[in-house]
Amino acid sequence: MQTKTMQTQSIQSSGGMEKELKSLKPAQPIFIVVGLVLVVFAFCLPFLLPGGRLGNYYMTELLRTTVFCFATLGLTVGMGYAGQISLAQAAFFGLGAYSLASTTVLFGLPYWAGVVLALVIPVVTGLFLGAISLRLVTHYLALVTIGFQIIIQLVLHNWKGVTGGADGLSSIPRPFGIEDAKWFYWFCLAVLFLCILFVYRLKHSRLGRALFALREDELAASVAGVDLFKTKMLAFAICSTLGGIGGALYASGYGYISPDVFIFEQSVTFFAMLITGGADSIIGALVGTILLTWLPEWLRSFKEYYLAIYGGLIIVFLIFLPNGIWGVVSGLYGRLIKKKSRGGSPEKAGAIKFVEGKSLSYLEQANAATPIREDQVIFEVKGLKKHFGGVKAVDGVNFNVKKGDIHVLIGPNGSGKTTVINVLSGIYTATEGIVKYREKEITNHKPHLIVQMGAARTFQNIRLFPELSVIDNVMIGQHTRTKANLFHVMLNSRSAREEERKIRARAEEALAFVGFDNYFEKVKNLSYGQQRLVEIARALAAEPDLLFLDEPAAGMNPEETQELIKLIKRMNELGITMLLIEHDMQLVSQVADYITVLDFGKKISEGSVEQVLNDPEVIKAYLGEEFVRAET
Ligand SMILES: Nc1ncnc2c1ncn2[C@@H]1O[C@H](COP(=O)(O)OP(=O)(O)OP(=O)(O)O)[C@@H](O)[C@H]1O
Repeated sequence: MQTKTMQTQSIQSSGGMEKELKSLKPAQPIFIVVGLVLVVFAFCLPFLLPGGRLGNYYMTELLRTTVFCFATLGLTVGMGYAGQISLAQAAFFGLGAYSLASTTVLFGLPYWAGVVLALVIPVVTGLFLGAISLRLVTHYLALVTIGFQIIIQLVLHNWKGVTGGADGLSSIPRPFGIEDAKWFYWFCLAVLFLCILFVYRLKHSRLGRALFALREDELAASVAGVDLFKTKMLAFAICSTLGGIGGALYASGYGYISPDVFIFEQSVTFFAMLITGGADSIIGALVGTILLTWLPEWLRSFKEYYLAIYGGLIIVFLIFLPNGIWGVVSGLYGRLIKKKSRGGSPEKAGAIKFVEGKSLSYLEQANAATPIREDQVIFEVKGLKKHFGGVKAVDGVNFNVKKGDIHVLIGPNGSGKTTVINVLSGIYTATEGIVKYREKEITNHKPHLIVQMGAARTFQNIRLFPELSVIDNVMIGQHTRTKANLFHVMLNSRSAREEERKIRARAEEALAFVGFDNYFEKVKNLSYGQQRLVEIARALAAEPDLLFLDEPAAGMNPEETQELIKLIKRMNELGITMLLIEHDMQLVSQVADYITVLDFGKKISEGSVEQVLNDPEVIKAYLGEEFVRAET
């Protein structure tokens, strides 16, 4: 008989919630000022350059710097945000350049038709590269992109009918009305400004957070609801598009292109520009591009040594400034701000503190709409097997989880509990068996689809996004509940802004519910217990009706465990069903409605706390006689 009723506490009005909203990032007016000064300075540069032939030379260099900024901006998204290493940016740059040049010079198409192709061809090629390298990470991905770069180089050299071969293509037009060098430079600046605005908006959108989640931890991202395939493709598409735009503008600006510009060395230079400036920052990409474009010019007076000095400086930057120049500047600024706002004593990550009385209005509302039916089964596991070669980690397990229950899986180490949850949450594919969630078969569904249906999880060894702030970590949990797409982000539409406010309000509510308010601290600086809370808050932000908690009390002291018990009960009172793995029998006996016991991958017992704790087979396999004596 289902005895639980949901506590219906007062539901905050959305207006009330909005009033409580705090800003996502501390306002950093100095960066806006720096940005504006740079824009004005860049605009005025043609007037500041020396005249005569030298003026033309500087103008050309200025244009080169500007178009290179597109390529590094693309890498900011692909590598800095999404962590997808690419050593093929010069290839995309070349594809943009040749798409425009070939269509206008060789095939006589209008300029803007060439521009469209210069957008489409790099995107399609980028998506192709993304699709074939989907499962690859770090050096493997880097190797594939190098291979791709070399293929494009060969194509540019040898497909003479379309590329002009080693001679290249000349007389590439500029857009009508802006043929003059100064005007074309300003045109490039305007396009660059729009691209920067887009990349900035992307960073602060649900898509941007998904990219960062992908970079930080793919597995955690997928169980937080991020579709890894779509997100990687998005990263590759944006990276290659921006490279392509830069290439098209380069071709127009110079009027002549040949394959030797779009070579592997140039891809490495783009890579170095990004790393030197700061990989995940827009300003960093710009600073790195400006520095490494002009540095060879400034070092030319050192004659034959200049290349060695140039290379040496890059190595020094990479070794001593791993976050790039802008990483150092913003880090120093951040520390200064922290000191000022906290009277010189930065808040230390300390013991966890739970806050009672807070509610989760969005979950109360959702769950109030679906009242619990008597004995309703929410989750069914039938004949589940998961074998790793000869290891039968799970071997024909059956159990049902009733709606509203706290169902606990116990068993000795290595009995297959985590493997069961990994299969149920989509991380492992089942060797055999059926899993049904709300009467729908979900066996071997991808993790993000299972979260979308309403089943979120936490990990035994906590999997968060360490370089991101607490609030960003939790906001990622809302990914499957929201839908702003690339166009909404680009246009900064009203619906996208409203959705972003909602995401933040819910993330703040989830954090308040678990008793955490240090929003802007990077997760890597938190204590273990605090990270556990943030992980639970991220799962709550996914608006679950079922939670898988894998050993939530692991690493907690007895006081913290008592607080955790209260938290588990409060989540359950919100209507959340739970499937919990736990070794702490104090916790289990205080929260469990039903227990399933595993041993060597098989179910050996199930029932109420009393039934299971008195089952001789469970005592023999898991609890031991000492436990029974201590309990009686
Ligand atoms: N990815 C894997 N590859 C190979 N073997 C695995 C893998 N994951 C788990 N196993 C094996 O499956 C068995 C069950 O492991 P599992 O982690 O599910 O046990 P558990 O009951 O959760 O243990 P614990 O309580 O220590 O967390 C173990 O023998 C383990 O070594």
